[in-house]
Amino acid sequence: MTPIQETSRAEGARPQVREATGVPGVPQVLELEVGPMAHGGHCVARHEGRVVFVRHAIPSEVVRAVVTESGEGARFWRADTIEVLHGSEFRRTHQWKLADSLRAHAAGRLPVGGAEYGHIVLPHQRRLKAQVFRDTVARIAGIQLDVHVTGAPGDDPSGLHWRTRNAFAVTPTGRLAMHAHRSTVLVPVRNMPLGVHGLDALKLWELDFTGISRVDVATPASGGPSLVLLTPAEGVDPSTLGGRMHRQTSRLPEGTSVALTVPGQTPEDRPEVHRLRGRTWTQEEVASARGDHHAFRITGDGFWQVHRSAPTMLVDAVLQAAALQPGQVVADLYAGAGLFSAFLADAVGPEGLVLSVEASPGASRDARRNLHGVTQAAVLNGLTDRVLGGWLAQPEKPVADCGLGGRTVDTVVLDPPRAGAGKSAVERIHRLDPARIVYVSCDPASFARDLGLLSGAGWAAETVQVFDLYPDTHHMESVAVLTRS
Ligand SMILES: C[S@@+](CC[C@H](N)C(=O)[O-])C[C@H]1O[C@@H](n2cnc3c(N)ncnc32)[C@H](O)[C@@H]1O
Repeated sequence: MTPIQETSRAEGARPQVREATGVPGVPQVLELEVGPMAHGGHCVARHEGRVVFVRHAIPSEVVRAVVTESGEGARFWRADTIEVLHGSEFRRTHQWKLADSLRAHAAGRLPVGGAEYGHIVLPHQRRLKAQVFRDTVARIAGIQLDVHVTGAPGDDPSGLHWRTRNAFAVTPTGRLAMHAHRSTVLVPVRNMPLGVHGLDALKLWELDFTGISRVDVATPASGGPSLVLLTPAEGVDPSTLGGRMHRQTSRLPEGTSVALTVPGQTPEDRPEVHRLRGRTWTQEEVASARGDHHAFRITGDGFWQVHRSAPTMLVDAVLQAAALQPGQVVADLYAGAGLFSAFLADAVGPEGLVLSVEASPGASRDARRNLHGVTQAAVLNGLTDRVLGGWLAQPEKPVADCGLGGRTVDTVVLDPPRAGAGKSAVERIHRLDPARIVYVSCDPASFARDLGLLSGAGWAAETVQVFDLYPDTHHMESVAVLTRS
């Protein structure tokens, strides 16, 4: 085992880290010269030839970092910065005490995850995200892209108060908590500074959630009633929770909805959402730069873009990227509750067709409601890959029967989850032979992999925009237009 220095601070503080050395209770501290930021929210450093992924640092800094994951044979170690010996000019005091690695470790606990860029001034967060995006695409796809990162208009320079969707864990004594990064350690919370102000107004930290394992909160950007969704802890009969949770949540501001997720009869059944007060869904309002406006219903914890400005920014970027003409056919893959589909339908008009493909039955139900009366939009519930396979095998099958109705697809819009679309779906999109692909991504690595596959099939990125829709975190969103090279 490599010799590692210990600081007196680490000795005294006894952080709750995983054992780095095999010596129980002895955290180990490295002095590291910090290299570039990598995808995933950590910088790359080296200790005696071994790669160490250091969180809460900034490239060019010299820090002391406590090892949080290691092993003699491990390819790399992970570490948290606990002291800055030579600080970057772009460092600031972390805006959220519980997520601040320096203060957390000094107090003998782990920082909560989810704000790992909070110690970096916002303009530099964006420069680092642009560098990570460029490096990731070059490394995985072998493609050089020149990108810069744009923030959302009106964002607070602190990077706080943007999340309309927040999830919390619950301590065994019923207090709201969050997990430390890559850890089962729960940190009780009394605020969530990344959340929109409406979240604070709920004062959820004052309630007793005994018997609940997870609390999901949707706080609509347009200011409508919030929905608090409670998931019972394992082994707790949901029917024993209703009365107590109803009483507890009576302290919430008037109009707040509360619902309980109830597991289905068999493990294959999807959980049901049971109303305790108010309704089981929230409503979001979105207006595009073109002047179109739509309202969306999202049931339970159904997917909705997290940043309060993300729906509008992404709709505008997708509409611009798709450059649709009236009468055209567009496939909106991974369509969720129909956010893009509604605006794409406006763009193609009544003679056009929007095929809104989504795997989650609940999201597809919402999409059907949200697109009700839009005759040029069809909601197809199913896995993208399978739906594409069906279109390719039987292009004449009626749209009402999940087919293409004999039409050809002019544009594919896809917005997959973090894992990306993958080889099979990408190959099928290529075989569908659209004139243009608009790829919306929340993960540079899976985007780079899919871009590499498409590039091998003759596609090239015409434009790529990167948006900072997750300030104070390492996440980013991109919208790329691909055409045949
Ligand atoms: C990033 S969200 C995008 C949703 C929508 N575009 C929006 O902006 O609101 C990804 C969506 O893909 C859905 N999904 C995940 N895997 C899928 C698959 N294999 N086929 C179709 N949809 C899938 C998820 O349920 C989720 O609604």
